[in-house]
Amino acid sequence: MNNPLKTIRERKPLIHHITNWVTIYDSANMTRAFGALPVMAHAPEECAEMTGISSALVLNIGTLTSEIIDSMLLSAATANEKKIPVVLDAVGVGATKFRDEMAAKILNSVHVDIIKGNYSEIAKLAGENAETKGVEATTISADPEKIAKEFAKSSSAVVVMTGKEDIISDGERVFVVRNGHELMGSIVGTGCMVASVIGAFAAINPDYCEASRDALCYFGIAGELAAVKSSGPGSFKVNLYDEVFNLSDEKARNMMNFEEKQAQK
Ligand SMILES: Nc1ncnc2c1ncn2[C@@H]1O[C@H](COP(=O)(O)OP(=O)(O)OP(=O)(O)O)[C@@H](O)[C@H]1O
Ligand SMILES: Cc1ncsc1CCO
Repeated sequence: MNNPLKTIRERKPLIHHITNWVTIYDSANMTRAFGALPVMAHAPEECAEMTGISSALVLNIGTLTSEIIDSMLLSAATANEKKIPVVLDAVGVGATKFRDEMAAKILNSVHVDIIKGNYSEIAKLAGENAETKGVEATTISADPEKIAKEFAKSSSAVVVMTGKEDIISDGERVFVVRNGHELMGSIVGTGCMVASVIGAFAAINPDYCEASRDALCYFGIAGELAAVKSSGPGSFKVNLYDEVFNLSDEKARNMMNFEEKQAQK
């Protein structure tokens, strides 16, 4: 898709989030800064109805409870029925048994279009031996590109692994995105924001692999531009919103830094 940001700003897709209480505000504002519209609705009494009027569903298991899982399943079932893209942010998978089991329950009960997490979250979800330190990634021993590609194939989803380099695969294509700045790892919530941004790009581009790649590039570019103006995490966070708000497709096109890896059968 040629001008994804312009398209988001024109269409203003509604992005329904069922997410965590730590970064809920960041996810809402980052969605808005990109030009999409956020809504957070968790109650089982209304969540499916809200999904039904949305253009993407973002599920984030950061502060999980059993009731929230029920709502996620209800909403995702509606999204599947109406062909609305579902993004799962596997926050903290690899830290506790409950998270591992609940993430597996979601993946076994409904179709998730885009599975997103940091390296250790995705490695654990893909069946590798990996641990997550709370919500923070730890080093994994397996090859992340191989994990992303194989897990994408076995789950019929686009898999997104975030970190210094982001890896995106649909089981055939593998993209490595090198946009971004280390300050993005110094504030809580950039990972959750990425899930919202992916939701916004997937809402307007049915090629979810390309949409995820573009989301990671654009968000990373805003991070690079914000870092130049910042003296630490506080100013960086403020500048990040401003750079997203002031971003254009033209500016982003000149700064996109990604590689498509050769498909290996
Ligand atoms: N060292 C780095 N260099 C460049 N970009 C980075 C770096 N660390 C993180 N990022 C970017 O920050 C965003 C969030 O990725 P990260 O892997 O830190 O998420 P996370 O661990 O899920 O975050 P959180 O749990 O705090 O929300 C991604 O867009 C990623 O590309
Ligand atoms: C710190 C934290 N704990 C649960 S969710 C969350 C937000 C970042 O993923």
